Amino acid sequence: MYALGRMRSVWGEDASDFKPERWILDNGSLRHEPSYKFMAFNAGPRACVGKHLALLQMKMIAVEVIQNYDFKVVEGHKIEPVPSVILRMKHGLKVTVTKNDVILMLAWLLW
Ligand code: HEM
Repeated sequence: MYALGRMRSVWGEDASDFKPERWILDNGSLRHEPSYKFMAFNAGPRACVGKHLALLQMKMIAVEVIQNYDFKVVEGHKIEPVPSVILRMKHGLKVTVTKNDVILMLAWLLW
C-alpha cells in the first residue's frame, strides 16, 4: 500500500505499530525528528504558524471522541489512500459508532 510504504520509508519498519515509547529517549527526554519528515504543515521559516494550535485542537477532539465513543471499521470496507500531498482516503472510512453499547449511527468519516 502506497501510504504504508511511504510511512515505513520515513519512520522505519514498525511505523504502523502503536509504540508511544518510540518518542522517548533512554534518558527520558523527548526524541525530536526533523520537521521535514512530516510535511502537513511544511517546515522552515514559512512553516504554518498555527501548527501547534491545530495539533492541540486535534488532540483535544480525539481525546473527547475516544473517551465517549467506540469506533469499529465496517467489515469488508476497503481502506485505500489517495496518493497526493495530503493523506486522504479514497472511499472514506466507514465505521460503526457506539456509545454505552447502544448503536447510535453508521457514520462515514471522510477523513
Ligand atoms: C490542520 C490544520 C493546518 C494545516 C494542515 C496547515 C498547513 C499549513 C501549510 C502547509 C502552510 C504553508 C507553509 C509554507 O508556506 O511553507 C501554512 C501556513 C500558514 N498557516 Fe497553517 N495549517 C493549519 C492550521 C492553521 C491554523 C489553525 C492557523 C492559525 C491559527 C494557521 C495559520 C497559518 C499561517 C498564518 C500561515 C502562513 C505562514 C507564513 O507564510 O509565514 N494554520 N499552514
